[in-house]
Amino acid sequence: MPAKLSVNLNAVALLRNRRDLPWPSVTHLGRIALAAGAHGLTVHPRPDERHTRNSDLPEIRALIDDEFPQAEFNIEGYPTEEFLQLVEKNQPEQVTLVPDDPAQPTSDHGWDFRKQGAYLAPIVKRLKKSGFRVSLFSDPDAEGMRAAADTGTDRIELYTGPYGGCHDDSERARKQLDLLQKAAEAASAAGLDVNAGHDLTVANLPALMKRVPFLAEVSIGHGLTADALEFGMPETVRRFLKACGWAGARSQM
Ligand SMILES: CC(=O)[C@@H](O)[C@H](O)COP(=O)(O)O
Ligand SMILES: NCC(=O)COP(=O)(O)O
Repeated sequence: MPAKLSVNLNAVALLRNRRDLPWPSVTHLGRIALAAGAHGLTVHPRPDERHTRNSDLPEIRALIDDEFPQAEFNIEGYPTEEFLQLVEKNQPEQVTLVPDDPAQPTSDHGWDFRKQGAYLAPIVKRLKKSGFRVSLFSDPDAEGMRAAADTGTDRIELYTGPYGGCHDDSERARKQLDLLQKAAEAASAAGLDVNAGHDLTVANLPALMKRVPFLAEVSIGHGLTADALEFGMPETVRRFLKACGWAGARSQM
């Protein structure tokens, strides 16, 4: 089965936050994405709420529960106590822990599992006890995957930012794909399922899918929102599903 597509709504929220007005509606754009066949919605709330606001989360939870019960809600973020309580309040299907500092403009690296595994293990345990699938944001470092599995996580999410940054350089992109493939294979050998995300596009997804055909999920926001401005959200979701390998216009949930 091709990778499932989770649409990250942070960029829609960023646009909404330019004015003290409720549009574009984050929840409604999420509804359009799910109606077009996306498998889930992702948000990455940050402490300053510059992207999704904490108040968006119950609305997205209700949207999925009421209208798209087979879809998944993925909440990403740095595991402060405040974040963990936000997650527990909004009951996502998946939590992705990301080592981003509040001052960082965006996520730009994964966890160092050998150094931070002992810190992560009790957090992973707490989240799994509440019934959430846990995924840990990860650099494409094959050597670190055994230590990642030792945290008790279900999945890792491969950070694909450096791959996305090679859009104009196919030789560098090939080297990044080598790293991503090796890390994904090592994670899988360690018993982990593998997600991927950051700066994925219709153009760069097919080569990634070819190298890592067992990817479970991709979460995509920036490139997908840029395309939605050009093609509209439903057509954009269909284009990304096709790039993931889903035949025809719609995915099967
Ligand atoms: C973990 C990850 O790569 C995404 O959540 C990303 O951080 C979203 O980025 P923005 O919030 O900067 O759109
Ligand atoms: N987990 C990655 C994600 O949700 C989206 O990142 P981007 O496509 O906005 O770079």
